[in-house]
Formats: sequence, C-alpha cells, structure tokens
Amino acid sequence: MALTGLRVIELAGLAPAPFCGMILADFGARVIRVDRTKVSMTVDTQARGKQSVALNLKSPKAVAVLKRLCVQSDVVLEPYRKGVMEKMGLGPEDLLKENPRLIYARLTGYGQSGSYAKAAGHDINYLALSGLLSMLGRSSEKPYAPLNLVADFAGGGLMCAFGIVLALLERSRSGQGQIIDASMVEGAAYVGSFMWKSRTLGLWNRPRGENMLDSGAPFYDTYRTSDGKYMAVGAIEPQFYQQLILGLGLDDADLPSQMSVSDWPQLRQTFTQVFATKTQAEWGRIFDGTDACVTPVLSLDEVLSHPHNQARGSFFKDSQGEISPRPAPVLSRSPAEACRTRDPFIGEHTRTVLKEYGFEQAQIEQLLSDGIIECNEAKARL
Ligand SMILES: C[C@H](CCC[C@H](C)C(=O)SCCNC(=O)CCNC(=O)[C@H](O)C(C)(C)COP(=O)(O)OP(=O)(O)OC[C@H]1O[C@@H](n2cnc3c(N)ncnc32)[C@H](O)[C@@H]1OP(=O)(O)O)[C@H]1CC[C@H]2[C@@H]3[C@H](O)C[C@@H]4C[C@H](O)CC[C@]4(C)[C@H]3C[C@H](O)[C@]12C
Repeated sequence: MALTGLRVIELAGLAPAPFCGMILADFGARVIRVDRTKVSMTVDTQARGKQSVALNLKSPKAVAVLKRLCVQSDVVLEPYRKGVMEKMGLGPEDLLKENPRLIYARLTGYGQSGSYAKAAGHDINYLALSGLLSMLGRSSEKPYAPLNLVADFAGGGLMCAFGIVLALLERSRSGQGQIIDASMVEGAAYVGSFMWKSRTLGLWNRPRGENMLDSGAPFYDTYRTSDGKYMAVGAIEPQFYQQLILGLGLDDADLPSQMSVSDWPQLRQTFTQVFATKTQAEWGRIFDGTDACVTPVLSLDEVLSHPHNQARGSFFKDSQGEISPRPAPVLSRSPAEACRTRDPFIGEHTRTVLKEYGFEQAQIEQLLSDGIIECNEAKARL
C-alpha cells in the first residue's frame, strides 16, 4: 500500500486525530497510538489497524519512553492544545533535534498561534470561527453544525493526513522533516474555499437558507415520501430539471419558471405534495437510470445493500459485524486495505512495541512494575 513502512506515533485524542491516524493506517502505515494508563475504555472508534501502547506521561520516565518512540518514527501526530507537548519536553525542537527527518503533525482547533490558541473547543466552535457555520441552516432557522463533519473530519483529520503526505513527499527530496500546524478553523475554511470564491457568481447573495445550494431552491432539497423516507433532489441544470419534472408527472407549462426565485416556495409545495404520493422505492424505480439527479436518502445501515454501493464494495462489514465505508480514494495499483479485525485494547501492544524499539526485557518489566507503562496483551487472548 502507498504508506507501507511508514511509522506513525499517534497520541490519543478525541476524534480528529484518531481519524487522521485511521486514514494513515488504512493506506498501510504502522500507527502506534499512545494511550493513558488506568483508563478502562478508549473513545477511539477509528482505531482499526492501529496498535496501542499505554504510557503514564505524567512520569518523566514515560516521557523518555515516548521520546524514544518518536525519534525512531517517521511521524508524530499530537492532538493536544498548544504547549502541552512542550511542557513534557516533547515539543518539535526537542524531537526534531534528535530526528531531523521527523514529521511533527500538530492537529488543533485554532492553530499554534493567535489569541484562541490555548482555548478549549470543539467542531462547532471551529466551524463558527471559519465563517462557514453562518451559512448553514434553513431559512428563518438559526445556524446549525452538520454533525462534527466539517471541522473535526474534513478540515481536521483529513486535512492533517493530507499535510503529512505532502511533508513525506517533500522529505523524499529534501531529506528533512518539518512541523505541520493543522488548525481546524483554517482546514474547514479551506475546504469551504468555494463559498468565498463563488460569491461573484451571486450564489450566496440572499439570506441563509434562501440560496440555490443552502436549501433555498426547491430543485435542490429533500422530500418526504409516502413511507416516511426521503428523496434527495439535485436537479440544477435545465436539462436535468426537465427530467425531474417528467419523473414527477408534472407539466412544465403549468409550473413557474425554474429560476423564478419568488415562486420557489410554491414550487417546493408542489414537489412536496407529489413526492408524498409514492414510496421511496417507487420513486427510486422512476428516477434510477435518469439524469433527474434524484436519489434515495439512505440510512447508515441501508447503504450496504444499495445496488450501486454493492457493485463497488463502497461499504463493508468488519469481523465485529460493524458497517464501515471503505477507504477513499481507490488507488488502482496500491489500494488501501482497511483492517477488519477488532480494534486494539489499551496497552495491548506495549510490550511488543517497546521490544521492537530497542527496550530490553528487564527495562520493560521495571517500567511495568513502576506503573510507567501498562501491558494488556493478556486481555487480547481472552
Ligand atoms: C470523542 C467524541 C466526539 C468528540 C467530537 C467533538 C465534537 C470534537 O470536536 S473533538 C475535537 C476537540 N478539539 C481538539 O482536538 C483540538 C485540540 N485539542 C484541544 O484543544 C484539547 O485537547 C481539548 C480541548 C480537546 C481537551 O483539552 P484538555 O484540557 O482535556 O487536554 P489538553 O489541554 O489537550 O492536554 C492534554 C492533557 O492530557 C495529558 N496527557 C495526554 N496523554 C497522556 C498520557 N498518556 N498519560 C498522562 N497524561 C496524558 C497531557 O499531559 C495534558 O495534561 P495537562 O493538561 O496537565 O498539560 C466525544 C463525544 C461525547 C464524548 C463522551 C461524553 O462527553 C460522555 C463521557 C464524558 C467523560 O468525561 C469522558 C467519557 C465520555 C464517554 C465522552 C467520551 C468522548 O469524549 C465523547 C464520546
């Protein structure tokens, strides 16, 4: 796989960094997640393919162990607020001095500088500061965050993974590592560059929820079907819009013009009434195979059985029976292979990893008896 042979130390975080680590693991990297000790469960639900080492970083001896792991690795991925790693003596200056090839990825909400750099926050806060949250929400409703998708994942974990791959590519020429300052505010905004760049097209010159792509247009929205499910309509271009009207059994001559914004409420009402007359499956049979840009709104479980997704293997069930999207994009010659076995227990690989990174058996036993590390391989054999 593309990242085979890459060694990544992922310090356990909440969601963005674990997603970044999962992407790297899916594409072949060896990702060693450093967990806290004395913790019964991990919140890392994106742990497939990772190994877990448990270290009590409140102890200088554990910090020394982590330093040894980092300087013998290609990437360190840290999810903490600004200054935490420096406080432990594990800042970029400390580690890059010993390993100039190290790629030091810092995934934070606000970045390593600025007045918010040390502030706590979550996806919605970062999305708010990015400017994008102000555009999200139906007309006359307050802004809402689309799950924690945009800042945590698109602008955070994925953007950080992209940065790591860029730094690896650059290192193949320069031989030098570098620091990646991945701010989720900036990552989210960057993902949303189109919103700024398309203002000259007049796409966003009406209030929130009244524009074409923000639920204002009736031909770009969702509609409830008779069985309580929904269809998604994205018939923007006139030729596709005509196929939508045809599929709905309507006559264009009886309707207001597609782009008559003042008539959009009336058009939406007409579409709402018509979509309510058939089930989602019936509408699927009408629109499948056309260019009307109408698709069923599928649940997280329904995606697995949809014919298109099935034909591509877009989703899979792991050994625990859990559905997951397959890694994207698909590389023709070196595709990702998502691990399908269970996630690691906290500390399951502590002993294995420390041995591999040069610790003697006696050292490991001493660290264990001193409570510096935790070894839970036994749990894995149960
Ligand atoms: C995981 C579910 C989904 C969450 C998504 C949410 C919407 C997000 O947006 S996540 C993105 C958060 N932001 C960032 O990641 C940006 C960068 N990080 C930060 O800004 C901060 O880390 C922080 C604000 C997120 C947290 O700050 P905190 O003060 O806690 O920590 P830091 O300042 O970073 O310092 C880290 C300290 O930890 C020490 N450390 C680190 N490693 C070790 C170690 N191995 N050993 C010892 N010590 C270690 C380090 O030294 C630092 O110490 P100091 O501070 O002394 O320097 C979640 C959605 C719902 C959640 C669940 C719910 O809330 C209920 C439960 C609540 C319970 O409290 C926890 C379990 C829950 C089940 C909870 C679990 C999950 O959080 C959720 C499922």
